Amino acid sequence: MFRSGAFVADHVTPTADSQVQPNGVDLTLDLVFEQLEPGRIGRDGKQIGDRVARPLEQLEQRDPDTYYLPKGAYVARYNERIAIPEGHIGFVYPRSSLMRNSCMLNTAVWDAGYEGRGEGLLQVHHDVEIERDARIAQLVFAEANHEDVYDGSYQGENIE
Ligand SMILES: O=c1ccn([C@H]2C[C@H](O)[C@@H](COP(=O)(O)OP(=O)(O)OP(=O)(O)O)O2)c(=O)[nH]1
Repeated sequence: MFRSGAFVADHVTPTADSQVQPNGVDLTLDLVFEQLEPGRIGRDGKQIGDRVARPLEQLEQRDPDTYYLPKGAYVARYNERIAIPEGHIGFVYPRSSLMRNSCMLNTAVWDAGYEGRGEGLLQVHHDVEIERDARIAQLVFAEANHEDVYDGSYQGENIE
């Protein structure tokens, strides 16, 4: 069973009322990164390729808190700290307005026990403007059986 947006909101910090949806909580955009170097996925272990934070628009006539993203693939970091409670699994979907603008967020499984500010693959198939802190995704929780909880290398990522 999928949980209500109000339940999800109890595990997402901070959460404004405007982010709480019937079936989940909207996540907002913090930073956009561009990968510079190849990564590596091994039989044991992995390496994330070097990346650089994409600059926010500097030109005077444009809003300084807006990303102007040309067609390409980026890594987007969310603002919210997410804690996946035991007995649950998380899934992130793109906000439909993002998808309707020819952009997509590709995401992986959010494990029970994970806590952090995670990331998603932002695919831009047509140039787009996205304001920093705009809502770009929605997190939903489903009830799930598991034996262990997440204890991998991304535990506690991007939080002070
Ligand atoms: O789109 C997603 C999906 C998951 N996560 C977070 C939550 C998840 O629990 C954690 C680790 O994901 P996964 O287990 O898929 O990563 P891995 O590559 O297998 O790393 P590890 O070996 O540390 O488990 O990353 C994200 O930030 N973005």
